[in-house]
Amino acid sequence: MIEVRNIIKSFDGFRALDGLSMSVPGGSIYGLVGPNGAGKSTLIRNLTGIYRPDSGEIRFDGKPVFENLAVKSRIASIPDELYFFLQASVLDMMRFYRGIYPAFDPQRYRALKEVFGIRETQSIRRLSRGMQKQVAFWLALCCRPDYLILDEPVDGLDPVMRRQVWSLILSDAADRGMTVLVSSHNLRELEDVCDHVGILNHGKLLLERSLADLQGNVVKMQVVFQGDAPEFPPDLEILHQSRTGRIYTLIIRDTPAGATNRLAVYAPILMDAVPLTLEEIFIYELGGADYAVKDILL
Ligand SMILES: Nc1ncnc2c1ncn2[C@@H]1O[C@H](COP(=O)(O)OP(=O)(O)OP(=O)(O)O)[C@@H](O)[C@H]1O
Repeated sequence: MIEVRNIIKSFDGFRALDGLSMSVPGGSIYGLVGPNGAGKSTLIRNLTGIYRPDSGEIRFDGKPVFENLAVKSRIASIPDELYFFLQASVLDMMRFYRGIYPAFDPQRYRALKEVFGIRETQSIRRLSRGMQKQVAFWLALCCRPDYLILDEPVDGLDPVMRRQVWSLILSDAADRGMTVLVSSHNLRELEDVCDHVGILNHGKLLLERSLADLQGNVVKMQVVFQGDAPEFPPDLEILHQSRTGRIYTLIIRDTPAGATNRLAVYAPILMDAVPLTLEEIFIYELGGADYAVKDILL
């Protein structure tokens, strides 16, 4: 589990992280979403022990990460800007990683060579950006980390390689209980893979939820009543209501079964529960007119 309590990180008086708290459950795949400049990379640099927060605490399974080799050797990270030693080949970098990660798995290295199909004697800096990213995944996955921290990870990968990489990560997470924290601008990118989502803006976490919580508790109902919509009781939590012709679309905070039961008492002519996308849920959840949530997420 990663616990972040109230961290502040400033650059020349500007607070890139402004009292941020978050909690990443062990074994989860946690998506960190936010617009440009929200603080995602700064947070990740604090989480991987590159930066030390001005104040606040970061703990991995209860232990601080900064200057803590024992904790760091359980974390593999792929930053937004990749770093490889000058003129290093994949093989050179593999030897380096093998030296610093006690759980490094040479068999996996050989198995993944087939998956990525990159020559190991090739100088990494001569590879294309997408291929360099593939090398970063190849090496990170061989480290058998307990924590995998990824900053905009699939940027630059083609769609086939994206799927391939995600499938490797997800099977590692399922087999070994690896915890994954992944940042992205794009909620859609994360929707299929994450089980927890946090939304970051202006150096603060606006909200964090499990997907099960989110998707199980908000539903879109499309309903045709016999006449106009009835007056709904105040305890029926309608987050949004719209009408097209005779069809009412109601976004209700309830389970699909609960909302169906509540509306059934009005004997509608037609009623259907439609799943919401993650983006829709966030928009309705955070909804208020003041919040430029759409700008953050879309
Ligand atoms: N080393 C630094 N020195 C000064 N300011 C910095 C530094 N690193 C980050 N910042 C500032 O902190 C804020 C957050 O930057 P950060 O890179 O963490 O955002 P981000 O969410 O990762 O953005 P993006 O999605 O564009 O990569 C920005 O305003 C940025 O200018």
